[in-house]
Amino acid sequence: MLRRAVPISTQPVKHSFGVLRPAVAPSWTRCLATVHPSPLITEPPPVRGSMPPNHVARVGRLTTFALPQEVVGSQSDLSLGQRMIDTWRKDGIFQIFLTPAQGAMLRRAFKSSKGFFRRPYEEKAKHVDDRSFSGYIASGEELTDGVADYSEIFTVTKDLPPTDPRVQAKWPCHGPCPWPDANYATTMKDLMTLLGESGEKLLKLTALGLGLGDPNALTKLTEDGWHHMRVLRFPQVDRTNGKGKAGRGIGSHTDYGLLVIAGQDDVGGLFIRRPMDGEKLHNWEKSAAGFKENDENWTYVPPVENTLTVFPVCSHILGDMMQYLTRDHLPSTPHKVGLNTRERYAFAYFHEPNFSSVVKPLRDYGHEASNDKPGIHYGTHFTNMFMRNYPERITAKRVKAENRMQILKDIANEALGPARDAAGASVAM
Ligand SMILES: O=C(O)CCC(=O)C(=O)O
Ligand SMILES: [Fe+2]
Repeated sequence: MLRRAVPISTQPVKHSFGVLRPAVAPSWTRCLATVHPSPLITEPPPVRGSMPPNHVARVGRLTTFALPQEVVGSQSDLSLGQRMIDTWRKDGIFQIFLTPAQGAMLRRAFKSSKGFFRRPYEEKAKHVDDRSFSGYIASGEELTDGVADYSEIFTVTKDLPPTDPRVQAKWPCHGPCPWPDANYATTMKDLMTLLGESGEKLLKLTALGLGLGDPNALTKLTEDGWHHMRVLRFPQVDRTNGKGKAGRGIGSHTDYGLLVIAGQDDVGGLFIRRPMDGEKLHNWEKSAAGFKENDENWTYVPPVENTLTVFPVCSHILGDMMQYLTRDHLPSTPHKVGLNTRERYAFAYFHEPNFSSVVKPLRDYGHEASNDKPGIHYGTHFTNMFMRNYPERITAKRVKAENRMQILKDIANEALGPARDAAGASVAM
């Protein structure tokens, strides 16, 4: 089987500082080279960095795909889509090679990110907005499962001027992005555009791989999508401010939308949980935050270098809406971040449905949506998650002070139509 060509190694190991367990089993390396030559699956590049200390996990060796220039619905698109689905169902994650343009862009973005995070706290802290959740999040400000994360973040959501009708109508989460400077803004927006192109291709391949026939069956959801990105920095494990839990960068969680495209530097810190029997999380109904954070069934995602362009490749995981849409066929991937012996920089780009869209489960993965579930108003799910993660942020306080959740309820009710009282539309407050 093709998808067994690049397995995740199965042996849990306890790591000590700076030691990386060899992740490649020689037997399947041979198998990859001799049995499955394919222009779309390439031998993975060498791993870099080392696993964060005091974490127990398998070391992943991820399947690596190269995306075509364009997805047109050809036989090779179909077979790539099927292999992607197989890999997600087995591993919960895969990698794609960056295009040279993405590689160059990512390198510029890492430089900008470092430049911003190295500024004094007082200066960074000015870049917040009380209408959108865009902007600076200090280390220790974000909560996952009620515990402070050590991640330091600049969040980018849709950058909307005050004149936008949704901002005027006080839709929660809608407002400008408080950029630190024009150069940073251009760099991050350009990066999002490039990652978004991959997101659209991946959704088209996913639609084909699910057997939907029409490559555009899923991209209909992402017209004017609520794509957003987190620019992340993690402190060195012994240089934290003491607000969180030792060694924990971000607690275990799932992300909210369709796809997560993540890029990391050469330090290492990301862990994912492979789909496992009996672990069907429904984060839109009951929080998946903190799920099995401390057990041993995690897979470390080592940074790898793109052998063609000498840049890191991006890893891809699934969000809550993809799980809901596919009736658990493609479960949202739980993941967490550990702190390492060096500070770490990363990007997490979220390819999302339109804020106002109602996501409905696919009927047997066929075109038509089923009527047995009311659907989820994506903007409600997103807002609920951000209200939970940043209860003390000025944005959350303004949402409460101006009762913007009622505005959201009205928007969701209109989008959901007759099914509006169903649980999927509920606004948690
Ligand atoms: O740091 C990473 O690699 C992933 C971060 C993450 O999970 C997130 O921002 O939601
Ligand atoms: Fe995440």
